Amino acid sequence: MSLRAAVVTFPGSNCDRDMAVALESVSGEQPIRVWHGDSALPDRLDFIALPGGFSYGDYLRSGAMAANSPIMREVAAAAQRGVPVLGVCNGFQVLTEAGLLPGALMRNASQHFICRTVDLTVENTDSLFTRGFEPGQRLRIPVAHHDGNYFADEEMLDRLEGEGRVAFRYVENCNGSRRDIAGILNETGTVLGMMPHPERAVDAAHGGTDGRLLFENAIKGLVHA
Ligand SMILES: NC(=O)CC[C@H](N)C(=O)O
Repeated sequence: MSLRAAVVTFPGSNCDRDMAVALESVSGEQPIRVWHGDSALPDRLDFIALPGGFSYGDYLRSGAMAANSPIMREVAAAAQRGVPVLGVCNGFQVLTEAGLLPGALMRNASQHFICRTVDLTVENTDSLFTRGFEPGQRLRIPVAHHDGNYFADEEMLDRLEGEGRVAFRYVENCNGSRRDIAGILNETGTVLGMMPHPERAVDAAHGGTDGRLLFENAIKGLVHA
């Protein structure tokens, strides 16, 4: 069984190693590390991860500059072909800025950086990433961000909910996100953006392993002989 995964690193990413370790610990395979300036992705990829951090120092807007980096053209093309993409925290910000997911991540309503473990509910149980969960299942996963306040207009929010594309909600809204949204899917359910960090909850030593479930879900459907 093998999984060909890539972890994209931008200048200022700081969760790329954690993401690579999480993927390796669940799949048994070391992911390929890809740099923001690369103009091609490795071939035959099964999975692409955009990690958290402060790409390009969060200048302009979080994720805005990374969204225009050479590798993101390739990530967009791969997503279009159906390659699963997971964007966590800054990765979620990059996905919205790149137009691969709708809406935007604005400054937290409190204006403060938030770093703590939060409770989530699983809202979608049909996608590659979420199909192993029970509807409404509670997960405890850390957040660490200053721009996690999910915004989309009412029409888009209704559409996301109507199409079952809200993946996770906060039990207690920690950042002002519209409709308590913590993570959303694209139309085909193959691109997931989420503010909480599942890669920080894959080992009991982290204080919990709820993040591991997400990687196990996703990877179960992707490994091949
Ligand atoms: N942990 C992260 O990915 C931080 C994301 C982003 N730079 C923010 O603070 O909002």
